[in-house]
Amino acid sequence: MPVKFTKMHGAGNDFVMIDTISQRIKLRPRDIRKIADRRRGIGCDQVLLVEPPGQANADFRYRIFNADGSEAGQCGNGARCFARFVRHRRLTHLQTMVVEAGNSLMTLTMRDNHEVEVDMGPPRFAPKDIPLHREHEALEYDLVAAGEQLRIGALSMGNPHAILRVDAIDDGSLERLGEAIRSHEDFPEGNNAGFLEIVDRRNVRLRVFERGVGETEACGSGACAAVVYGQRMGWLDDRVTVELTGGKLDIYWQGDNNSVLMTGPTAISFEGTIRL
Ligand SMILES: N[C@H](CCC[C@H](N)C(=O)O)C(=O)O
Repeated sequence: MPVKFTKMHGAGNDFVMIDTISQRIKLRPRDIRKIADRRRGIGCDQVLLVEPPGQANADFRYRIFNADGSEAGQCGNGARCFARFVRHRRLTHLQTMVVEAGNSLMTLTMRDNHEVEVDMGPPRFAPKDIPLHREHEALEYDLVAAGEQLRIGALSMGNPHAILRVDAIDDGSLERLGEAIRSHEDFPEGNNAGFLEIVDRRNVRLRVFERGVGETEACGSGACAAVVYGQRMGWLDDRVTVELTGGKLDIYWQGDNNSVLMTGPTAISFEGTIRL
C-alpha cells in the first residue's frame, strides 16, 4: 500500500507526517516502527497522523506515535509541524486552528518565518494525572534511580514528564540516569526524562531522554514541563528561552491554571511515498 508522507522537524525533533483524511489508511504499530526505522524505513522520532476532528469545536485530530510504535498524548514540536503541514497540504487556510491531541485541545497559531505558537493547555500536577504513584502532590519528589537518591519535578503536559536539575547538561547525568528515570516503576506509563540546567532566570539548557524514542534533539512538551517546574521552584521568570541540542524554544507561562505557550520553528525536509 503506497502512503504519501512529508518529512519535517521542529528544532531537530523529526517527524513523518501522514494525512489520513485524503488517504484512507489504518496504520498498525509495526507499520509505525517500519516508518520510523532509520535504516529500513524513512526514519523519525515520531509519526504524526492528521485525522478528521472528533469534536465539533476542533478543526483536526492529531495522533502521535513514538518510534517504538507506542501512542502518546502530546507532542509540542510535532504540533508546530502539524499546523504548517495541514496548510502546506492545502487541508486548511486557517492561520489559527484548534486541534485535538489525546484528551486535550490545543490552539495553533502561525507566526512569521514558519514559526508556530502552540497553546499547550495548562500543566497538570495531580499524581493521578501524571500518572505517578504518590499519595500527595508536591513541587518535588524523592526518587531512587540507578542507585542514586534524586529530587525530581513531575507533571503532565498531556504526556508524563520527570525533570532533574543538573549543574551542566553534559555532566553525564542523562547517559547515567536517562533510562532509569524514564522507565521508573513509580511512573506506570513511563515518562520523558528532562535534564535541566539553569543559566539564569530567563535562559535554560535542556536535554530530554524521551519515552518511546530515547534522546531527541528537542522535546517541546519537555521544554514546557521544565519551565513549569523551574518556575514553581522559584528559579525562573514567566518567559524563558529553552536551548536544546537542535534549537531554541520560547516558553511562556503565567502560573496556576494558565496555558503554557510555546513558540518555535518548523522545517519541511522532503516528501515521498512509502510502501507498507
Ligand atoms: N515521547 C513523547 C511524545 C513526543 C514528545 C516530544 N517529541 C515533544 O515535542 O513534545 C511521549 O511519549 O510522551
